[in-house]
Amino acid sequence: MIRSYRSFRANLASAKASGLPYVIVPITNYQIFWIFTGKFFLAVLCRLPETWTASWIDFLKVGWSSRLFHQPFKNFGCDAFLTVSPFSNVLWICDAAAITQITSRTEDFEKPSIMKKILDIFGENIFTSGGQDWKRHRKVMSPVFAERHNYVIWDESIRQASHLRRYLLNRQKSEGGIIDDMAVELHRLSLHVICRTVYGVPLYETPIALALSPRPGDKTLDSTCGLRSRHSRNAHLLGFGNALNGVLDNLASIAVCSQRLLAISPSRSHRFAYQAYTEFFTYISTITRSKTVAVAAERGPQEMDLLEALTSSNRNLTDDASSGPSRSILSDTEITGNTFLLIVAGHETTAQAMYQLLSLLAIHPSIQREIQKSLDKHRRSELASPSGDPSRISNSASAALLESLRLFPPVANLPRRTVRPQSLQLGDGRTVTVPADTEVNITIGTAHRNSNQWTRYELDDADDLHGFKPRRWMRSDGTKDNSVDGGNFTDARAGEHRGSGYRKPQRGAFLPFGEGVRACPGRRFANTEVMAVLTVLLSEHSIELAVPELDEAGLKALSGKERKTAWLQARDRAMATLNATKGLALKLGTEEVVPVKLVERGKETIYDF
Ligand code: HEM
Repeated sequence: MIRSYRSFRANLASAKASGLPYVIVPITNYQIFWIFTGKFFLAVLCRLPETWTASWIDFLKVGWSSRLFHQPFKNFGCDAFLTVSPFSNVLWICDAAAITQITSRTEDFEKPSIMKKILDIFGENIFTSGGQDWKRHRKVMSPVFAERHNYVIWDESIRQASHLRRYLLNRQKSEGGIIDDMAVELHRLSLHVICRTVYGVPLYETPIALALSPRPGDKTLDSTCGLRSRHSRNAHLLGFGNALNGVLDNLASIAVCSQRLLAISPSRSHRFAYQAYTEFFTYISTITRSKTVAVAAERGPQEMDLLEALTSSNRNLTDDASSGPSRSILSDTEITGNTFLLIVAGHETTAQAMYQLLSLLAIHPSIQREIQKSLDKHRRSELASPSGDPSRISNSASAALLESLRLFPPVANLPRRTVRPQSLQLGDGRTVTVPADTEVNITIGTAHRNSNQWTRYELDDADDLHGFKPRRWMRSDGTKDNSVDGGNFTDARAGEHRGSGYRKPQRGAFLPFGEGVRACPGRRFANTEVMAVLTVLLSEHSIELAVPELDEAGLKALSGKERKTAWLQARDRAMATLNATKGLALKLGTEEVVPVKLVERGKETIYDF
């Protein structure tokens, strides 16, 4: 108690000295204790009189920045503020100038250790390492994200999207026409694509078969996986897909509890987590070993999976830092760690981006039609074999994806932490000092809707930063704009937007893929997958918002005015659903999702009112 009080006094003193506005809260969201029990305590705190809690309770809620956007910052009169508690101070920031400093000063603003714990379970990797180690990982990983591997991603995405389309159309026929779990289906698709492209292992031929949340004790083997017999001599109780899903669903407990504890825990789900972890580890270590042989056979880059590309790059590059005989830069465990990281970093983010974009297109049929026309134009040429830059496929589709990522960034916050006090210059010219041991949270969604930084991109008086306006990324006459300032699209690693002529916000104002040297290297991967899925789903069909009143029977009974009202109400509901979405829960199917249906092109029932 006394220690907590002393620590609170010290945190408060450093907050006062920082020059930043601050608010006192009872706990920080980063406490392990809070991560596991926060829901319960929050419910208790919410019962306290509002006058006691109004100034701080929101900041304890997961994802507050994606709900309240810029409002709290406006209230503080500053695009950065601190929450002060006995445990630590947290900096919340959406100031573009300061964000750029934070993302470029990687040693001053480190990644927090909790992320390392969760994402290191199969070995250290590019995401969790820092300093010289990160440079080693980066050196080997960079070729994996090269353009030449686009074909594998494209082919698998087209294949999976074609399965998904067939499956959805069949389901619509038998289940009365509404798809109310598009997010779950896209998560499955994305997991299939990433598994096939990273490990060369097809999970299942169709998404129908994959149970995303296997029950503890589930002994069903993936009959179509084929991995067991080909790659592993060990007996497995779980198939590759179920082991992977078991790990993904139990990441937090695997990271936090020791494996011995999980193995003997009385909880069935803990024992299942242990089983999934050990089996998946055996699978990927075996595959990794087998790839060294495959690489020796010198497959062309267009057929290589990413693990083959990784082992090949690890063999061909040598460790400059080593004074002895040349040796591989990454150990087998690090290779395994990196492949698992690709799965974690790449599938949910991309699935969420797809779900949000498709939902927005259902809500905005005229924009969808524009995209369909532009996809039609390119279909025969670039679409057959992508040139490596999928954003060239369709300007309007790329602009829609950018706008969708602006409104709903799949990664809501970038977490960092300070070890020593750090000075930052805010956009308004003020210099502030972030105290030592501060948890830093870059609120991406807020930066994307911060009117201080985006006003010059508004298209007209009616436009606002909460609306879906892909055209804000193009010049108002619809042509490309190459005279824009250097924004983060020109990031040397992201590359694909260099010179492509989309409007570029100032640095730090648009960062769905992060910014600076630690920005996402999988951006091209995600773009390719999204474009492939759009191409397949929207080529012969349109995606429509499902409005029961406007189905075939309902249409006849309604007057024009009533139709319009029903559609506008459904559109508002759908937008509210998207705004309320809490990322990860989508995969579990526990969140409300936007209901849609696939309708043959030319037979759409929704009109633009
Ligand atoms: C729409 C999809 C995606 C989004 C929104 C996204 C977002 C991000 C963000 C914001 C970061 C930076 C995190 C930080 O600075 O703390 C990041 C890093 C990373 N992403 Fe992605 N990502 C996506 C897809 C992918 C894919 C498909 C892959 C791989 C196949 C991938 C691999 C990585 C890796 C390896 C890093 C770590 C880079 C480093 O620390 O040097 N991402 N991603």
